[in-house]
Amino acid sequence: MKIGIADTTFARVDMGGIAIDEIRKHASVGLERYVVPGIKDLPVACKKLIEERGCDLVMALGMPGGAEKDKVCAHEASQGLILCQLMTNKHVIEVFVHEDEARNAKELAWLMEQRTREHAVNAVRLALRPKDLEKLAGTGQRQGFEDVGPARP
Ligand SMILES: Cc1nc2c(=O)[nH]c(=O)nc-2n(C[C@H](O)[C@H](O)[C@H](O)CO)c1C
Repeated sequence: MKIGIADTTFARVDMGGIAIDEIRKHASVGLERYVVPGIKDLPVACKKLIEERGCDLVMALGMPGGAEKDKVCAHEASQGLILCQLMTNKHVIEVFVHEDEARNAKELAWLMEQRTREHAVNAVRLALRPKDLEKLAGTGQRQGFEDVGPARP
Protein backbone atom coordinates (compact mmCIF):
# COMPACT_ATOMS: atom_id res chain seq x y z
CA MET A 1 0.00 0.00 0.00
CA LYS A 2 1.36 3.39 -1.00
CA ILE A 3 -0.16 6.80 -0.25
CA GLY A 4 0.77 9.83 -2.34
CA ILE A 5 1.03 13.33 -0.93
CA ALA A 6 0.72 16.24 -3.37
CA ASP A 7 1.07 19.74 -1.92
CA THR A 8 2.03 23.27 -2.86
CA THR A 9 4.53 26.01 -2.17
CA PHE A 10 1.66 28.56 -2.30
CA ALA A 11 0.24 27.21 0.99
CA ARG A 12 1.30 29.07 4.12
CA VAL A 13 1.71 25.87 6.16
CA ASP A 14 3.67 22.70 5.36
CA MET A 15 0.55 20.59 4.76
CA GLY A 16 2.51 17.75 3.13
CA GLY A 17 4.87 17.39 6.08
CA ILE A 18 1.93 17.35 8.50
CA ALA A 19 0.06 14.73 6.44
CA ILE A 20 3.12 12.47 6.37
CA ASP A 21 3.61 12.87 10.13
CA GLU A 22 -0.02 11.93 10.81
CA ILE A 23 -0.13 8.96 8.41
CA ARG A 24 3.01 7.52 10.03
CA LYS A 25 1.21 7.51 13.40
CA HIS A 26 -1.59 5.33 12.04
CA ALA A 27 -0.15 2.99 9.44
CA SER A 28 2.98 1.48 8.03
CA VAL A 29 2.57 2.38 4.37
CA GLY A 30 4.80 3.60 1.58
CA LEU A 31 4.71 7.37 1.06
CA GLU A 32 5.49 9.43 -2.04
CA ARG A 33 5.57 13.24 -1.98
CA TYR A 34 5.23 15.60 -4.93
CA VAL A 35 5.39 19.36 -4.33
CA VAL A 36 4.07 21.78 -6.97
CA PRO A 37 3.75 25.59 -7.06
CA GLY A 38 -0.03 25.89 -6.72
CA ILE A 39 -3.37 24.10 -6.58
CA LYS A 40 -3.92 24.07 -10.34
CA ASP A 41 -0.77 21.95 -10.61
CA LEU A 42 -2.15 19.33 -8.22
CA PRO A 43 -4.28 17.24 -10.67
CA VAL A 44 -1.36 16.15 -12.84
CA ALA A 45 0.84 15.63 -9.77
CA CYS A 46 -1.83 13.29 -8.38
CA LYS A 47 -2.16 11.45 -11.68
CA LYS A 48 1.60 10.98 -11.88
CA LEU A 49 1.72 9.78 -8.27
CA ILE A 50 -0.86 7.13 -9.17
CA GLU A 51 0.32 6.11 -12.63
CA GLU A 52 4.08 6.58 -12.42
CA ARG A 53 4.84 6.18 -8.73
CA GLY A 54 2.33 3.42 -7.93
CA CYS A 55 0.22 5.19 -5.32
CA ASP A 56 -3.08 3.54 -4.35
CA LEU A 57 -4.59 6.73 -2.96
CA VAL A 58 -3.46 10.36 -2.96
CA MET A 59 -4.02 13.37 -0.74
CA ALA A 60 -4.13 16.70 -2.62
CA LEU A 61 -3.32 19.49 -0.19
CA GLY A 62 -3.65 23.17 -0.94
CA MET A 63 -4.59 26.63 0.23
CA PRO A 64 -6.77 28.76 -2.04
CA GLY A 65 -6.22 32.44 -1.29
CA GLY A 66 -9.00 34.83 -0.36
CA ALA A 67 -9.35 36.72 -3.66
CA GLU A 68 -12.05 35.98 -6.23
CA LYS A 69 -9.44 34.78 -8.75
CA ASP A 70 -8.17 32.29 -6.14
CA LYS A 71 -11.67 30.89 -5.67
CA VAL A 72 -12.01 30.38 -9.43
CA CYS A 73 -8.61 28.72 -9.36
CA ALA A 74 -9.78 26.40 -6.54
CA HIS A 75 -12.89 25.41 -8.49
CA GLU A 76 -10.78 24.62 -11.54
CA ALA A 77 -8.33 22.62 -9.45
CA SER A 78 -11.20 20.67 -7.86
CA GLN A 79 -12.59 19.77 -11.26
CA GLY A 80 -9.12 18.55 -12.28
CA LEU A 81 -8.89 16.43 -9.16
CA ILE A 82 -12.28 14.83 -9.81
CA LEU A 83 -11.22 14.12 -13.39
CA CYS A 84 -8.03 12.53 -12.11
CA GLN A 85 -10.06 10.22 -9.88
CA LEU A 86 -12.31 9.18 -12.74
CA MET A 87 -9.37 8.65 -15.12
CA THR A 88 -7.42 6.52 -12.65
CA ASN A 89 -10.25 4.95 -10.62
CA LYS A 90 -8.37 5.92 -7.43
CA HIS A 91 -9.36 8.21 -4.61
CA VAL A 92 -7.85 11.68 -4.37
CA ILE A 93 -8.69 13.21 -1.00
CA GLU A 94 -8.88 16.95 -1.61
CA VAL A 95 -7.73 18.91 1.41
CA PHE A 96 -8.24 22.58 0.68
CA VAL A 97 -8.22 25.24 3.38
CA HIS A 98 -9.41 28.57 2.03
CA GLU A 99 -7.32 31.37 3.49
CA ASP A 100 -10.47 33.34 4.38
CA GLU A 101 -11.96 30.52 6.47
CA ALA A 102 -9.75 31.76 9.31
CA ARG A 103 -9.89 35.11 11.14
CA ASN A 104 -6.10 35.50 11.39
CA ALA A 105 -2.78 33.78 10.62
CA LYS A 106 -2.76 31.89 13.92
CA GLU A 107 -6.20 30.41 13.33
CA LEU A 108 -5.26 29.65 9.70
CA ALA A 109 -2.18 27.69 10.82
CA TRP A 110 -4.29 25.79 13.36
CA LEU A 111 -7.03 25.02 10.82
CA MET A 112 -4.60 23.92 8.12
CA GLU A 113 -2.88 21.54 10.51
CA GLN A 114 -6.11 20.19 12.00
CA ARG A 115 -7.86 19.61 8.68
CA THR A 116 -4.76 18.00 7.20
CA ARG A 117 -4.36 15.64 10.17
CA GLU A 118 -8.03 14.64 10.21
CA HIS A 119 -8.06 13.97 6.48
CA ALA A 120 -4.80 12.00 6.77
CA VAL A 121 -6.67 9.70 9.16
CA ASN A 122 -9.51 9.51 6.61
CA ALA A 123 -6.99 8.58 3.91
CA VAL A 124 -5.67 5.71 6.05
CA ARG A 125 -9.22 4.55 6.78
CA LEU A 126 -10.16 4.65 3.11
CA ALA A 127 -7.02 2.80 2.06
CA LEU A 128 -6.78 0.24 4.86
CA ARG A 129 -9.79 0.25 7.18
CA PRO A 130 -12.95 1.14 5.21
CA LYS A 131 -15.12 -0.46 7.93
CA ASP A 132 -14.02 2.38 10.26
CA LEU A 133 -15.60 4.86 7.84
CA GLU A 134 -18.78 2.79 7.72
CA LYS A 135 -19.13 3.20 11.50
CA LEU A 136 -18.95 7.00 11.04
CA ALA A 137 -21.56 7.20 8.26
CA GLY A 138 -24.11 9.97 8.87
CA THR A 139 -22.40 11.33 11.98
CA GLY A 140 -21.75 14.87 10.70
CA GLN A 141 -17.96 14.69 10.73
CA ARG A 142 -16.04 17.84 9.80
CA GLN A 143 -12.32 18.25 9.32
CA GLY A 144 -10.78 21.21 11.09
CA PHE A 145 -13.59 23.01 12.85
CA GLU A 146 -15.87 21.03 15.19
CA ASP A 147 -18.02 18.14 13.96
CA VAL A 148 -21.66 19.17 13.55
CA GLY A 149 -23.05 15.79 14.65
CA PRO A 150 -26.09 13.92 13.36
CA ALA A 151 -29.43 15.68 12.75
CA ARG A 152 -32.31 14.14 14.71
CA PRO A 153 -36.06 14.37 14.03
C1 LIG B 1 -4.63 33.01 -8.82
C2 LIG B 1 -3.97 31.84 -8.18
N1 LIG B 1 -4.42 31.49 -6.95
C3 LIG B 1 -3.87 30.41 -6.34
C4 LIG B 1 -4.33 30.00 -5.07
O1 LIG B 1 -5.22 30.60 -4.46
N2 LIG B 1 -3.74 28.92 -4.50
C5 LIG B 1 -2.74 28.21 -5.12
O2 LIG B 1 -2.25 27.23 -4.55
N3 LIG B 1 -2.30 28.58 -6.34
C6 LIG B 1 -2.83 29.66 -6.95
N4 LIG B 1 -2.38 30.03 -8.17
C7 LIG B 1 -1.27 29.29 -8.79
C8 LIG B 1 -1.77 28.17 -9.71
O3 LIG B 1 -2.43 27.17 -8.94
C9 LIG B 1 -0.61 27.49 -10.47
O4 LIG B 1 0.41 27.12 -9.58
C10 LIG B 1 -0.01 28.39 -11.51
O5 LIG B 1 -1.01 28.88 -12.36
C11 LIG B 1 1.06 27.65 -12.34
O6 LIG B 1 0.50 26.56 -13.03
C12 LIG B 1 -2.94 31.13 -8.80
C13 LIG B 1 -2.46 31.54 -10.15
